[in-house]
Amino acid sequence: MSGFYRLAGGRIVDPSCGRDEIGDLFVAAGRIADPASLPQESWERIDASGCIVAPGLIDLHVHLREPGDPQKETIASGTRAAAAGGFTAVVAMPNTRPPADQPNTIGWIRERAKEQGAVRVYPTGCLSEGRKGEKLAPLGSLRAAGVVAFTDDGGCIQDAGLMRRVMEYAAMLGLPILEHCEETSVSGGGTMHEGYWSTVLGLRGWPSLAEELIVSRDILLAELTGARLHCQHLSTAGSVRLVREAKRRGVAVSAEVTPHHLALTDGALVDYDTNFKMNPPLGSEADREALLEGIADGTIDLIASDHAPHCSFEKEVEFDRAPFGVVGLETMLAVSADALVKTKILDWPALIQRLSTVPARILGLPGGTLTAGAPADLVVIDPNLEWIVDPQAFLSRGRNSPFAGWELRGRAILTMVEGKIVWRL
Ligand SMILES: NC(=O)N[C@@H](CC(=O)O)C(=O)O
Repeated sequence: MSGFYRLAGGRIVDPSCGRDEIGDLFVAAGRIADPASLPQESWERIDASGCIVAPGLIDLHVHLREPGDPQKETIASGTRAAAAGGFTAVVAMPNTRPPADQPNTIGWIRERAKEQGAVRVYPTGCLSEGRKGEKLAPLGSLRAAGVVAFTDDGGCIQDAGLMRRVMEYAAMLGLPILEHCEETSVSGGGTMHEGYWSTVLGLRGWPSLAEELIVSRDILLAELTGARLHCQHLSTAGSVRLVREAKRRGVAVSAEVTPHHLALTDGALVDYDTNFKMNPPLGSEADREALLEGIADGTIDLIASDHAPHCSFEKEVEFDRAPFGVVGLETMLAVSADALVKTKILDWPALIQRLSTVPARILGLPGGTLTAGAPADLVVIDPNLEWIVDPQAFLSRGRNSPFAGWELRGRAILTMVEGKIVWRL
């Protein structure tokens, strides 16, 4: 019978209920099933021995580039890359052309995702009209059109008074704000982290202060307004400290970190390779250690890719002129395992929790669980599979990976969305 699967003999890891055992997982008619409900011969057997069977990964930070820039990525190519990376859902950033600041654009994205998406796509809506940071976007209509959060990602509202209003509305509408924390009068013109390496390389520095000023401002505003604040791609030790203190005080704040900020530092820019240029920039070793500590103690809730594809011709220019951004969907799982599991900072169940169960909870999305009756959004991971990153082999249109040539361990070998196989290695 088609659509009835028995994932046999894998290590079933379900952080939503603390399950971690070798066994068989059953999928019927798009849902995690109870095996007692059907006779044995009905199930198509998929061998999962030596593998981890987990809830599908959920990425809260992805640039799918549609509408507007299909030469960089499309909803079709980006979601196929996501499926290959083990993701069953992605949250799409609104810095498209036009920006996702009107309900009809959200409608277009949702329609397109339904037709062409390999995985679930959850759109976000802008905080400000055109992401210009001047006027409120129509937040109520955007919510009605189906956005899961508000963000001006790629940009940041500089005006604290406007940000206060935005937070008041977001709190009233019950949706979180995903904040790209950057004070542009401080970061202005910087292309890499301000420190030893920016001096050595002669590149204009981007001080940590640019991020930390907005993290602290927004924590105060969230406290004042009761809005739910999620700080995107934290990159500095100071930001980790600020979020840690705010959580201790009970402020409704959560945070993410990217795999590249966990694995790399500004020293990687020594060859002026623009595949290491992203926003926020790679920090110092002290920053990286603080981010690892932040993940370990739960200050940083989850890992998100900030998958930001650009065309090769755009990246193959002088460092100052290249756009910010790197791809990450197809390397996130293995790079995170390299930075966190190999180093024994997290074990596999804890890593899966930060890649699936926690992101689902933070945005209130379906998924992140393997309990019977839940939609069969799952991933089979071979934690021992060794592979070499070859950007030319990516399903993403973007080749701008800082991990080209890396020897990694661990890979999604099968991804299923609502019981349908969307990726098989
Ligand atoms: N994260 C990035 O380096 N780039 C993002 C937007 C941005 O945050 O600048 C992009 O859309 O390319």
